[in-house]
This record gives sequence, structure tokens and C-alpha cells, in this order.
Amino acid sequence: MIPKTMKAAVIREFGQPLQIEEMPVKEPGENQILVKVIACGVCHTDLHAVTGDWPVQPKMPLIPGHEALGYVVALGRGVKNVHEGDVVGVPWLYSACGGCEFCITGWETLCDTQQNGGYSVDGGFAEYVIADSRYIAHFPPNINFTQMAPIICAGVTVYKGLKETEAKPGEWVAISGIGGLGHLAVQYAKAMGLHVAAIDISDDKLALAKRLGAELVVNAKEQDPGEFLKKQTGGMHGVLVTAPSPIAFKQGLSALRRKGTIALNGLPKGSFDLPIFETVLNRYTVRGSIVGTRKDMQEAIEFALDGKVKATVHPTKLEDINAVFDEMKKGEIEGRVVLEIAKPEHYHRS
Ligand SMILES: NC(=O)c1ccc[n+]([C@@H]2O[C@H](COP(=O)([O-])OP(=O)(O)OC[C@H]3O[C@@H](n4cnc5c(N)ncnc54)[C@H](O)[C@@H]3O)[C@@H](O)[C@H]2O)c1
Ligand SMILES: [Zn+2]
Ligand SMILES: [Zn+2]
Repeated sequence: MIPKTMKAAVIREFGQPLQIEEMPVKEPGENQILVKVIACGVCHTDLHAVTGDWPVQPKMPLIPGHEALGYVVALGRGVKNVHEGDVVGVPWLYSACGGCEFCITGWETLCDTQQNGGYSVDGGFAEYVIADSRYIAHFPPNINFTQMAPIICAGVTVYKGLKETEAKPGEWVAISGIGGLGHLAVQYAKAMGLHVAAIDISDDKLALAKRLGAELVVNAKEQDPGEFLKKQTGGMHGVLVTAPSPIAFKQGLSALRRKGTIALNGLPKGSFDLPIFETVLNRYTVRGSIVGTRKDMQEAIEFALDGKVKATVHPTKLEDINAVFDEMKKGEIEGRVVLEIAKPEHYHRS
């Protein structure tokens, strides 16, 4: 039985705490499905959303969350590729037009009319969420929901970002920012056959990076990452910046060797200086990278199902969301906090 209302964490005003409210459970429209949420990861993007610090602002009021993982419990008209009881993820790339130059060339992440989960539409910090059946992530049954939820944003984002660095097996990549995204990036990079260096401003995060396979670590508060990494390796073939701090972008660039590519995932407000002379003469490539396509998503999930990538997770309750954001602001979260919203065994096929 699907209830008429659900518990959800709602933000009504930027900078204010989220409230746990009773909200209506919506009916899925054409091509849509209703998903009963079992777990939803908390991404730093959710913190940007509730702070309102990006140039494009979210809808208000808003239910954030774009790492929701759960069961399909109702189908709207026209849904073809998914069945009741299937395990699906509801990602940031919530929907796209399907017909623009980007959509038809495997770049749906750049669609101009895309919707974004937990930003332009309501997301997964709730007992139920509506999703577009054509853009969900597909999982097999009997997975560990808490463990898998972070793959739906953090995992696919860094996996795609690493591909965008064009670093090849045997080459060096630096991951800047070892948080929710970065701790998965270390593991994807290792699984992709890369040598990994980790950059953060916290020794705890660097210790985690080491445990996950980083061969070199550097605390950017204590020494210049570019200088250190160039001395140790001759420079990075690729750099992936996940840190939500503009200084990390500049420092990441300085760690590149000639012909290197820096892929940018982190989304702090602001800009950074691009030195023209070095960029031209060293043939640097600077590349933005936003989540991943549906194909990237299924590949990123495969790494996790194969056990090559395993999120470090801290399960908590929906009611704790404001405390989670406080910890995130202070940079105190190791890996990912995941909201456990319902127990997997509570779902029964009707
Ligand atoms: N491009 C995308 O598709 C995409 C997807 C998801 C998240 N993001 C963005 O990526 C950023 C990170 O998200 P997250 O969930 O991993 O955040 P997080 O809070 O879990 O982790 C951030 C990490 O960066 C580290 N850090 C902070 N300042 C640093 C600095 N100067 N140098 C090196 N490390 C530093 C922190 O210690 C922490 O370990 C956010 O801005 C988020 O919005 C982008
Ligand atoms: Zn995210
Ligand atoms: Zn499109």
C-alpha cells in the first residue's frame, strides 16, 4: 500500500535548517515511476543547494537528495524499461530532452533543458521520490543499499572525471579533495590501473586515501602540492579536483606535467587564475566535468558490484540531516554519510 503522505526533509529558505515535514506522495506521470527510498547519500552539492551559493538556484521549497536508492513501487503511463520491485537509483541527471545535439550524441549531461534531482525537482531526502524511468540507474536485487547509494552521484562523477583526465594505465593521477567524491576517485583510479596521489588539507582524509591505495599523499596546508608531486614523479598526467575550494584548482593545475589534463569536479563559488604562458607552452588541458551519462553510470555501478570500489559510509537518520550538513561544512566527514530511510526487507511486491 502506498500512503498518501510521506516524511521528507524540506528546505524553505536558504541558510535555514531543513524541517522534517509530512508531504504528499505524488503519482507518477507519463514515463515516470514512484520509488520507495531505502537509502540516500548526502552530497556536498546538497549543501550548495540549501545554502543557495550557485549562480543557478534550486526550486523552493525543495526536498534535496540525488543519491536515492530504492524500489520501484508504481509505474506511470508509457514506462517500458523497468518493473515494480526493481532496484533503481535516482540521480542528479534526473531527465533530459532526448533530442538536442547533446542528447543525441551521448552527452545528455549537457542538455540545456535537463532537470536535476534534489535541485530543480524534488529529490531523495524523503520516503518516496518520483523519477523519470528513462534516466534512472539500474541495480540488481539484494544489494547493500547504504553502500551503493554514493555511487549514484559521487561514484559516477569521479569515474567520468577520471576518464576526462585521459590519464592512461601506468600514468599518474592526482585526486584533490578526499571527501565523498575523492575517496571513491582514489579507488576508481587504482582499478583503472593508474598511479594515485592524494591531496587534501586534513591528515585524516589523507590517511583514508593511503588505506584505499594512494601511493603519495600531500597535505596542501603543509606543503605546495605541485612542487612536491613534480619532485616525486615529474608531474601528474591527470589531475581531478573534487575539493570545494578555489585554491585547490590553482594548486591542482601546478601539479600537472607537460601535456597534462586537469578535470574539474568541485563546484565552489568563484574562479581561479589560469596562467597563460604555462598553459600554452605546456599544452595543458583544463576541462569541466559534470556527473556522467547513463552509460557512465552503468559502468561506475559495475566497478562497485565487482567489489573494486567500496564507499566508506556512515549511516544515519533523515532527522539528523542538519547535523550532517554542519559536519560537512567543517570537513569532518570521512567518506559519505548515507541517510537510511527504510529497511530493505520492509518492501513486499503487491
Ligand atoms: N561536477 C559534478 O558533477 C559534481 C558532482 C558531485 C559533487 N560535486 C561538487 O564536488 C565538491 C565536493 O563534493 P563532496 O561531496 O566530495 O564534498 P565533501 O565535503 O565530502 O569533500 C570535500 C573534501 O575536500 C577537502 N578539501 C577542502 N578544501 C580543500 C583544499 N583547499 N585542498 C584540498 N582538499 C580540500 C575536504 O577536506 C574534504 O575531504 C562539491 O563542490 C560538490 O558540489 C560536483
Ligand atoms: Zn552529488
Ligand atoms: Zn537534450
